[in-house]
Amino acid sequence: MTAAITLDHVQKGFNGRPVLKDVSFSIEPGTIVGYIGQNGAGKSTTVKIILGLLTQDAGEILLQGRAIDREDPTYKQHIGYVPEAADIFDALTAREYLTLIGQLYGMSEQAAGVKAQALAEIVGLGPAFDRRVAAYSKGMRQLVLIIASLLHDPDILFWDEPLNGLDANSVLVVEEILQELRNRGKTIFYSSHIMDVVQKLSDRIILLNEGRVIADGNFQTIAANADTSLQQLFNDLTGFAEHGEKAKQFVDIVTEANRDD
Ligand SMILES: Nc1ncnc2c1ncn2[C@@H]1O[C@H](COP(=O)(O)OP(=O)(O)OP(=O)(O)O)[C@@H](O)[C@H]1O
Repeated sequence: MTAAITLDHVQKGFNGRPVLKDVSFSIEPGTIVGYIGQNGAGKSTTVKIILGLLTQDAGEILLQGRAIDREDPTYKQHIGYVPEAADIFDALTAREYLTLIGQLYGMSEQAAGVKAQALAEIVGLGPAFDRRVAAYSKGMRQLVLIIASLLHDPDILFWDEPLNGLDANSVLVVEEILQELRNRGKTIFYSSHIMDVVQKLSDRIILLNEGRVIADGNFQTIAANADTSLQQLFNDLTGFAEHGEKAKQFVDIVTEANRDD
């Protein structure tokens, strides 16, 4: 079976500082992959390189077995993307925004509008559909972005913190949507800092640390023993054992008398 996403020895640095030192993995279609790592590890950078928004310094990327041709953006028809920062046009209503996105993916205005509205109603955005996005809450914006990433029925989804700002009910619905998409053969590559969600949802977990993949597999495979949680494993593998001490130092400074008193 042709892999959905392949990265082969990808490297990327900024201003001479390496961020991705050597990243390789190959992902089968129909897989939910949780891509995790500390703040600044390079998760968003990886996704932006795969999407062609950044260029790698070295290494190769294949989507559905084909190298990305930046001159020919038709590969983007197969990709859906939820960015980390919700960059949506506040002046537009959800209907206008989603219709525009659908048209950018080659759908007719009519088809995009009908599909977007049907999806919006299911996730509870129906009453707000003709309101400007400027008046939306954080979670409502996130739902708009999720719909925008799916309108053209892509094969591969890249979701950066997809549950950002969602309430507990919406989290459950979106988790189920992810699994349903996977069951229909879609590949979902997402990053999240919510370790219990990643542990529960992912068929495969890839942990990026200091520019390299240091763990890759399903949770049972990468867990050192059956009693550990992904949170604990993450702390162990990234060499972090001082959260209590850091918190204490932080609050000591918050609560100490001002030095110039
Ligand atoms: N355009 C850029 N120019 C310079 N440095 C950048 C640029 N984009 C990212 N970086 C740096 O690359 C590193 C990785 O950033 P990236 O956003 O990929 O991390 P991340 O793993 O997604 O982090 P987070 O979990 O905080 O979202 C960081 O040190 C960041 O400052």
